[in-house]
Amino acid sequence: MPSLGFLKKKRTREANTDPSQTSNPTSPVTPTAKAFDRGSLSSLTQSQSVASQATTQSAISNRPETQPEMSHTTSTTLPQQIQGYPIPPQPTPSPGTDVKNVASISNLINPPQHDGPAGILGGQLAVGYAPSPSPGAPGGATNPAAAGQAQSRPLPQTVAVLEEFQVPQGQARVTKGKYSLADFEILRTLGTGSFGRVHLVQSRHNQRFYAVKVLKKAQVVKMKQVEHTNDERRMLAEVKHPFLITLWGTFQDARNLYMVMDFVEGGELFSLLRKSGRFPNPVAKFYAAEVTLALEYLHSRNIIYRDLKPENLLLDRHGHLKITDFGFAKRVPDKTWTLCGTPDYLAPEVVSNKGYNKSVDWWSLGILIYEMLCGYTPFWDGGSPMKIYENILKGKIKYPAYINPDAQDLLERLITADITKRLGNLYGGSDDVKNHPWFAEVTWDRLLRKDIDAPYTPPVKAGAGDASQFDRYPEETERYGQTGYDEYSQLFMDF
Ligand SMILES: Nc1ncnc2c1ncn2[C@@H]1O[C@H](COP(=O)(O)OP(=O)(O)OP(=O)(O)O)[C@@H](O)[C@H]1O
Repeated sequence: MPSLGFLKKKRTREANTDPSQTSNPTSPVTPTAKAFDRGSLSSLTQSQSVASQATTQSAISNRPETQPEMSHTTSTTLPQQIQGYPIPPQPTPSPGTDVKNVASISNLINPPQHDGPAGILGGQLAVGYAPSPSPGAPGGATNPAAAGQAQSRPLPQTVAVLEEFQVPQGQARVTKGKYSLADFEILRTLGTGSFGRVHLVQSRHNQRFYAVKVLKKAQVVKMKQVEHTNDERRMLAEVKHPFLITLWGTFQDARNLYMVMDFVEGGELFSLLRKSGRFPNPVAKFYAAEVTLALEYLHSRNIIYRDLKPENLLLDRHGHLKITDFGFAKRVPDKTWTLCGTPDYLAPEVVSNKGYNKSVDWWSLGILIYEMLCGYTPFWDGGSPMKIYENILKGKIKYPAYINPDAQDLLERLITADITKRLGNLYGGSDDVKNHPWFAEVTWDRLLRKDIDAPYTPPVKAGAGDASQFDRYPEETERYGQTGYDEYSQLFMDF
């Protein structure tokens, strides 16, 4: 059992443009890596992320279907839905823990059926889903064959019901030029990252609350993350899904890039997990199932996420997940070689600098499920990131006796080095994961509709800019909105 040190600290990630330096467990620490506070090799106690190169995709823009004013938070205040749920023994007592707030999930996994045999989604299910081709795939955006793997296997039902969440491929929301700094009052910091921070903001027009990620251009350039940052904007503008963060707009000034997103009020799953120690089997299953749907959606659009971890999973006011931080998301129809992610979560083919595909996300899902069930990641042992890499390559995992047998079976199939055997990467694709016995009780279409109550409802005042679930950070001292010469103006044309 890892020491408490593991449990407390957030993992950040790291970028390094030279894959050979970061992929080799015995690589020396580079000055670049040290300077990069997504987690320098020297300062991390547990893990960091690594990133190397990214290919640039051409920008794709279109009108958004909905304006933020129309679709953002409502003022409805939800009743707290906290009924107490037995939490397994914690690795260590955690003062101030609110584990009792983890709600009953008696009907969570197997909710009562209150509609007809076809279910609430019968109509949409019949519609079917024709995967759109990737604009980046050979054959171009109008060639269905370009969708690759997705064509060759049965279409997942939950993708079929996603029609209303689809941003047509080859089209993305217009994010540029819709807003400026003057549209928002900047409030407290919600989180900090490698190049800047995320602020709670309030729209001066509709008084609603949003989150704005502010990235310092100089820092992005210094850390050679220009393409990843442009990819982040592009990928976020292209996706629309219940469990993915919504990007409403982007803008920039001479110093900074700004990304306007929904404010996800419930805080990070990371915080809840650390307070809880570990999650009961059904609670882990609930969050894992929502992540599975999000990955299925991303992969159906040939997007690899590449940075799955509890720190990047936010809870909305109802307790449903929103995946945030698309800093490493990328359209990859086939293989890529970019070394990026967070060490604990890296698949062995990434660590060993081999080409890899979407299946790295299924590996990471396995790590996430393990961490939720155990409270620590399987390859962490208190050592350096290099030690983690060694452990990943060795591939030995200890499964505590309390792990549910079905869960262990799923983990063994996800956290498997041989990608020809890794669940999610086989002929059945994401359906193989969803059809695994551990998920047997999950009604996927209802889950997608958020028609299943979450196990934990964050204690927030909805729609009121309540940031009580987020840690406090020292505030930015530099003034935003500076004008003048912008030496990086050519690098971020899409913002
Ligand atoms: N839409 C949002 N609503 C509420 N909080 C958010 C939102 N987006 C991000 N945050 C908070 O800000 C933190 C940092 O955001 P994010 O991970 O996107 O930044 P980053 O610079 O990419 O970070 P890192 O370098 O650690 O990956 C998140 O962990 C979360 O706590």
